[in-house]
Amino acid sequence: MGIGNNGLGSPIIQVRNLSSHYGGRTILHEISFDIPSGKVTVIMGVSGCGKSTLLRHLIGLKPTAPGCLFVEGEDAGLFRTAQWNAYRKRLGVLFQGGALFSSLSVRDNLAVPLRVHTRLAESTIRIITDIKLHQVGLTEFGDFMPSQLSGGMRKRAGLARAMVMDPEILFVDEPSSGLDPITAAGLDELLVELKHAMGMTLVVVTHELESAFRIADQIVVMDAGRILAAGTPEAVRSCEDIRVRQFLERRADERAVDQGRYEKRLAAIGSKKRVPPF
Ligand SMILES: Nc1ncnc2c1ncn2[C@@H]1O[C@H](COP(=O)(O)OP(=O)(O)OP(=O)(O)O)[C@@H](O)[C@H]1O
Repeated sequence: MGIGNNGLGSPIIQVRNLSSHYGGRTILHEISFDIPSGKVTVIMGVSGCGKSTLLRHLIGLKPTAPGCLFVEGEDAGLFRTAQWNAYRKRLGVLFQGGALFSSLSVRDNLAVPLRVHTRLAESTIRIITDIKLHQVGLTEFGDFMPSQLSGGMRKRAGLARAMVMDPEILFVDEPSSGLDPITAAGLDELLVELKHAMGMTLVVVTHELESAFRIADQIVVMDAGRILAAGTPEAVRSCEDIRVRQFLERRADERAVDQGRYEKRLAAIGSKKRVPPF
């Protein structure tokens, strides 16, 4: 499958022949793809295929060899500390758990990056946090503690905090994890709205096929540390590579199983009655 520009516009990040190791074990095998500017790139693949490891390279948490990662054409493998710091200031990251500070109100959670990285007056911080809370639909919840929020609201609050410094590139790890399908779909919509409203580049790591096709401009399918396919959702959907087909269809099969039928089957297997088909 075509790797490179894919007609999605100019890349803000380019990954070239990136390999990654933990001890003697190779986790990523010479992977290459582009992250187009102002678009949503979704990185997907089964558990353990190396998505989080790739994310760690992209955000500079794991060192990258020269010639393997380029930010606007600059070789990140040659970045000095000051350049990494400058790059990280352009990023927002929403980790899987949302990672809100439980002892701080939602508003104070949002204020943390502003208090740490800027010298803004408290009155300005208040205005910025109010805008971000509004953007994620939590206007009324600034004074709540994280424990008083639902899972979906906590994700939204985490998202607001990840965006509070107006990042150019937002990395989101498993946005749907732990959410019911309706809440997950709402969060997907919010991500797409934010991309349009703020012109951000989004990189989303997910297992969720449905979510990936809902939000992606580009999908990168990984398997065992390699890229099986990278392209528009349409290109990935029509990809004939057998492993891509297996990945897409196995997930589709899982979704197609009706819960009631599944439970009846389980009961029948247990009672030795005739087992109904799915
Ligand atoms: N710190 C580490 N030390 C050693 N091995 C690691 C470490 N982190 C991850 N691995 C291994 O690297 C491989 C890829 O892990 P990674 O977390 O990148 O996969 P993933 O696709 O993000 O999985 P998941 O979807 O379950 O989060 C796995 O076999 C994992 O056991």
